[in-house]
Amino acid sequence: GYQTPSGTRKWPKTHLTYKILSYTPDLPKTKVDDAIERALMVWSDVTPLHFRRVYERQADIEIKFARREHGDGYPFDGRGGTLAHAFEPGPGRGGDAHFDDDEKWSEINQGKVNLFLVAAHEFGHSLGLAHSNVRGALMYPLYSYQNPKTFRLPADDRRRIQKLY
Ligand SMILES: CNC(=O)[C@@H](NC(=O)[C@H](CC(C)C)CN(O)C=O)C(C)(C)C
Ligand SMILES: [Ca+2]
Ligand SMILES: [Zn+2]
Ligand SMILES: [Zn+2]
Repeated sequence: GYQTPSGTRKWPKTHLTYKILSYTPDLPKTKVDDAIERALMVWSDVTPLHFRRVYERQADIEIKFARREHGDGYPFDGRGGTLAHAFEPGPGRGGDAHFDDDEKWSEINQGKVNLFLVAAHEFGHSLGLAHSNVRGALMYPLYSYQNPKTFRLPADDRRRIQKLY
């Protein structure tokens, strides 16, 4: 099945582009745009990386919401289970992040899945990070809700992304 990134590939450049290909019906588009932008900032705040949104051309990081089989051979599994996945740095689908649209995506709500937190985790993979075994790390393989307003990048994640870039 889908292999989470090994954490050895990185982008050979610091200016990266991203493109939002599709949206979820669960949130206003502006809230999705904002959550994605803030999730990228989690990483650009602590590295020399810069993210620029593009609308027409192909981007390094292409973002979409999709259900079940969606063209990459790693189908999603309905509500619950896997929430999203992302590909490690590289051409084509490298860096891309896909979100399972059978989840109930939300902003500030315990019972649903917080898009900002999940996107921040996925973009860690998009940049080349593998999972962390530190409970509480953003790159820990299990989702756990926390108030996104008070989110701060845990030390383990910061250390590892700064080691990479
Ligand atoms: C609630 N469901 C979970 O906690 C599931 N975990 C995820 O969906 C990971 C993403 C979270 C950590 C945002 C998948 N992943 O690693 C993507 O890069 C399972 C642990 C059930 C697989
Ligand atoms: Ca799912
Ligand atoms: Zn996919
Ligand atoms: Zn992951």
